[in-house]
Amino acid sequence: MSASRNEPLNSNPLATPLSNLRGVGPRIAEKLGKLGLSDVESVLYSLPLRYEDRRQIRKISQLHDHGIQVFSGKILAVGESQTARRRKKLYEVVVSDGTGQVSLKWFHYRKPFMQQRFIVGRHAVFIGEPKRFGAVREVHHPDVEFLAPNQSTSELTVTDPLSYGCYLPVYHLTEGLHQKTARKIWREAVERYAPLAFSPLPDEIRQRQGLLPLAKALQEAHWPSSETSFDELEGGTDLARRSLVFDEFFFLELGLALRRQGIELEKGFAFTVAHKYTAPLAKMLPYRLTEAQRRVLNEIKRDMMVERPMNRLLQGDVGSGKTIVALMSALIAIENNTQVALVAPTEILAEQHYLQFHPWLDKLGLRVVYLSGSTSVKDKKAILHQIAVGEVHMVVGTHAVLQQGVEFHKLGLGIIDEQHRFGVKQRAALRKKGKHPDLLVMTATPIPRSLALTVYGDLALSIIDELPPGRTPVKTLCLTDQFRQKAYKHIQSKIAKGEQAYIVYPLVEETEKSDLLAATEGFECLQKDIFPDFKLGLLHGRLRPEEKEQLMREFKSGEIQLLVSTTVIEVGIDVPNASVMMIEHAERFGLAQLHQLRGRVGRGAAESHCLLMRSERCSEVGRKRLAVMVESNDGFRIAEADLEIRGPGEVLGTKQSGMPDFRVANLLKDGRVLEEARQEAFQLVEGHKFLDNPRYDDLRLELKKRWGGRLELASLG
Ligand SMILES: Nc1ncnc2c1ncn2[C@@H]1O[C@H](COP(=O)(O)OP(=O)(O)OP(=O)(O)O)[C@@H](O)[C@H]1O
Repeated sequence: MSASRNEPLNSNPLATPLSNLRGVGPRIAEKLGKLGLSDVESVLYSLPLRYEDRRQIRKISQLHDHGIQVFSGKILAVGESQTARRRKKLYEVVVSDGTGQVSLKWFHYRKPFMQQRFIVGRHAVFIGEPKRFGAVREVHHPDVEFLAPNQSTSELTVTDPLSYGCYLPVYHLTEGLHQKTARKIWREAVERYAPLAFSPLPDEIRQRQGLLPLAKALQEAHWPSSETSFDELEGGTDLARRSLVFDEFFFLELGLALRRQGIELEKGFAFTVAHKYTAPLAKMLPYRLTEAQRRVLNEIKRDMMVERPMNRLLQGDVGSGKTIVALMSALIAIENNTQVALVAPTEILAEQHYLQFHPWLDKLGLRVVYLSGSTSVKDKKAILHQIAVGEVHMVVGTHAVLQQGVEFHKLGLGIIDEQHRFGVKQRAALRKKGKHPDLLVMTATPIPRSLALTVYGDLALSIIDELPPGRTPVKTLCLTDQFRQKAYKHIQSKIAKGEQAYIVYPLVEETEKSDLLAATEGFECLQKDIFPDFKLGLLHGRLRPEEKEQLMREFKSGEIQLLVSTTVIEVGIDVPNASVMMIEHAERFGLAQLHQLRGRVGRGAAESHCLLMRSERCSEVGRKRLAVMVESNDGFRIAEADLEIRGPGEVLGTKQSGMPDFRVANLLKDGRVLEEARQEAFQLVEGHKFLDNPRYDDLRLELKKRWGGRLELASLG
């Protein structure tokens, strides 16, 4: 086994400063720092961007015109000359290996330096891209490795890992750091430190999956052995990389498996389903549940009926009707004399859920309260008391519900309307509010499977894959200013027909103030100059909760015809009569966010439009992203595109989700390895409760080191 077995288990021999590498002084260390590299371990895990195939040293007669090649030869002639047409100076060196001749040319050079290096009769290895010009083969600005004075090319059998005879890594650089220097640094890191790398991934799994030990994988990932095929290297599917990716995914999935096991082994509530409240609620609804809603509700019911606490993710595209499923689940918990908490990411959304549930629960004789950061101290005190003594059946609120001091009499079900804003910590906090309550997490934007398996990998999954009937897909147009007046006319005609509209402003700069300013100015101008005959409302994050509530009520009732808003309406607002949304500076939004926003329209029977206004100067990438929105209404397609364009950290908001970007793995490319690693990890945990066997001490320790804090792994101690 590796060298680290002799070290104390918690010491990491790779976490050593960059200055321990030969050739890395303060200047180079600073450059490496710019690449995000802070210690030797980070250097080792920063894999090459690509590889140059310099395995074969060719005869000059075998050279071709496609790509970088390596050849050797003896210098026959040297000297300055001029280019034929432009009469620019150049330095020329003619070499031969007995099978042919090549002319090497430099157009930027220092003559004394060239004279000193290139001496007739010397042997060297040359690396460059040969091109044929008539009968002559030329190579411009080749790399040159001189052989020892007494060594001739015929004796050339050795390889030089920094220049030829092997695959050569090409690293990501920064200004002032050259490829050659980079290779030297990485080579030193790989030679001295990679052998110390150790992963306690069980041998039987490594063998079953045909993986390399970590040390070997790191070595191979930087300097692949000559047998590896170039196609695999280019495609990133080679064994070394796969081994590293597997290792990375395995520990995450192991953590998720342990967390799931930890919850499954708890003794929760075994509810009975008596339909005491759910049946009357179903009668009150103006619609029948869709097939998908019923299926998902049954999955939830099954979970709730067993003693093992539910730990389920409810996923569904915008407007698919998750809320009613959540409320039905809540009623089951209430029927069983327990309380329910529903936590939403913003006040507006929490309020909306509260306002929606209130009349129904009232009719059922049940008490629901609203709790947020802006609940007054006096009200809060009374509410907290009522929750604690069990007078309240359901609490709807923001993260204020998770804070200390909120004590439940008997919490049976926690629901988090997550919308990508909460993370594992919040889920754990909600769970701690009761004695092993059931947990239902709702998320609106569909997430690609690979992300779901990581971020929500410990949850069982229910998907509402059907929209309520009668919806017409939203038509999306991307417009520049030149069509602005037309767009306004369209909105006017919609409102004149009795429908409603939104106009949304983005965060202009990273401050709420300017955000508000743009919306305020826009609002005044729209009311005065564009829509003087209609009633407009302005909604933004700085309004007091009562003001927001009032505004939303007026919009819902149709009194306000056009709602001008900052992005606070992004999540969950549900006004089916609204049929057009105009989004200013649409290029500044993320795709998932745009999809969420657009989901506010198209919720009723009227044909709906989403008008994405973009500036003329919008970048190419921006245009591409908006094109995805125009083409597709499918949340999954949009989520994939978002992941591709912005990367997982951004898509999820790394901070909130607790998920870092992976060091080597790529969620888009490595989905298969993820599934394999997940299967192995879950299987291992299934067979060994909490990995309690001392045989797995290393594994537990490593897991704690990598993921313990972020995954809230209580079972690791
Ligand atoms: N089965 C159904 N038939 C008809 N309308 C429905 C049905 N289920 C829900 N609705 C209505 O569809 C609209 C969207 O439902 P809901 O707000 O629950 O969606 P959601 O999945 O939470 O979406 P979002 O993520 O956008 O908030 C609401 O107006 C709701 O009343």
